[in-house]
Amino acid sequence: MTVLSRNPRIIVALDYPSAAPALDLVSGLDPASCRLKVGKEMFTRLGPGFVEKLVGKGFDVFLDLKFHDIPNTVAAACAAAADLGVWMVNVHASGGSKMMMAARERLESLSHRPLLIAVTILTSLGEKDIAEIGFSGAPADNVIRLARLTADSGLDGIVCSPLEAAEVRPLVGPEFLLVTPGVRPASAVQDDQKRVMTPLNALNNGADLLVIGRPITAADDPQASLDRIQQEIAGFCGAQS
Ligand SMILES: O=c1ccn([C@@H]2O[C@H](COP(=O)(O)O)[C@@H](O)[C@H]2O)c(=O)[nH]1
Repeated sequence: MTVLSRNPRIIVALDYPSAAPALDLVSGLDPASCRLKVGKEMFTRLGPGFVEKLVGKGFDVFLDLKFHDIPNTVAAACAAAADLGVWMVNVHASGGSKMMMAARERLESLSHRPLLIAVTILTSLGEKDIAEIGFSGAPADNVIRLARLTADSGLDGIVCSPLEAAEVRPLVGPEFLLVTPGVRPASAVQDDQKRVMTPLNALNNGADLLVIGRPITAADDPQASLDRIQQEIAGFCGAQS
């Protein structure tokens, strides 16, 4: 585990329409026990200052803006993200190897280099959805293809469903990060996610990091919901450390 210590395993997706409920949840969290993700909703509403505030509180922040553009534009956007002090940034693997390599090379030239990962196939998409946009085969086949492209481009890992983790792992080695949204406790609703697993099954299947949003943020008691998930995976994390 040279890229990072895989603990804490949970990345809380802060998908809120305003800062107040997010900061309320964050005020009860310990940077040693979970990481945070800021995505398109909060970044668009609140901007870089919100990200810097979370970084300033000592959290590892995954800036999930999924850049997908020409290589020069994506490389510059990744450098701008690095300037915010974030721990991890991402791009879409379907932007191609030239785009991914440009982003990696640009980050490598900086003194603070966040981890760089690529989204393979969104966890909200099933086989029919990907056929509609011209991808043939099962989601897993496409995840594997894009995981190989991402690894060959020198990135640190991918975003995929935990369902694909076991198949991808032997192809990319132990250091390559498998970051998995599409995580649902057994009692939770699936929402718009199609390729899901429970937190413990996700880790057992080879996921490194679990991105979890609504099962925590939409709960009546978000902190209690996070605590329950931490308890569910505690045995696995203890066995790994
Ligand atoms: O394939 C992907 C890539 C990113 N996401 C993001 O993860 C969270 C998941 O939130 P839930 O509420 O747990 O469904 C969300 O911010 C997505 O933008 C993803 O779900 N799938």
